[in-house]
Amino acid sequence: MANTRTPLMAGNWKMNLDHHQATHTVQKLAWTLKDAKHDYAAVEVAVLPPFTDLRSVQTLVDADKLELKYGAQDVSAHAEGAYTGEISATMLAKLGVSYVAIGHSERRQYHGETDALVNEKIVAAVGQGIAPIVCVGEGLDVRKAGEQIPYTLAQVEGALAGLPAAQLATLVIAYEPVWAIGTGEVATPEDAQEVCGAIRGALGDLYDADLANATRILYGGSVKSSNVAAIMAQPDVDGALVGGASLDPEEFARIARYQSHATGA
Ligand SMILES: O=C[C@H](O)COP(=O)(O)O
Repeated sequence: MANTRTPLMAGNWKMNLDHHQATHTVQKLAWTLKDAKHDYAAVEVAVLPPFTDLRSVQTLVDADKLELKYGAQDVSAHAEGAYTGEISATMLAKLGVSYVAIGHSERRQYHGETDALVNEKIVAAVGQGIAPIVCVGEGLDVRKAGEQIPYTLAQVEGALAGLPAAQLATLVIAYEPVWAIGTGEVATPEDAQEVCGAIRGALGDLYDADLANATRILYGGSVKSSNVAAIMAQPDVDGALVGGASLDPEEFARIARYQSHATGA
């Protein structure tokens, strides 16, 4: 089946850059991509700033009619009410967000997020028309035991449990081996392909070939402009979820422009 998936480069800023810095960073990113005549229809580019930056980013994107997308790093599973500190999918939708990262390993590790909670958050996001970027991936102990595929597929199955294909039309999955996040230890392109391919196979088993073929699977973990082209050359890798390197707008633009590195153009 032909691959019609549009690559997605998503920059997860994590808890970095206040709303003033966000404005500067988005402007610099947009100008750099404009100078390079970036074709957003060929490679989609998104930033995932902290919640407090979203209104500033929305204002800039709307005012300058930028093709850049933006999203959030988390969403509440609850619709509204007495949930101190939570941000609902409805609130995010009002800010025009296109994406939300769900179940990032830092949420799982520091905030006790489970596959069941990830599942509820996916339902909340898609209910408001926001595409979930569902994060999965194994830690170093699991990798050393060679259990990365069963471990990661169990996370995928847990996250999607009970969800019909009709709710998953915008699903994005990000495979992020925890041992490669922020460490400089990038997985080899073959490591990334092995697990991303297994995830696509599992989507085919859980649903059907159409959903598996349409779902974008990103790789995340120490992606930089120097390694992105080799990772993107893998058949089941459809983009990257970039942490640290996305804080530098010129470096993130180079990552988004990986095709020009690959061709030398
Ligand atoms: O969400 C992004 C990932 O955690 C990767 O972060 P990193 O590029 O800093 O390794």
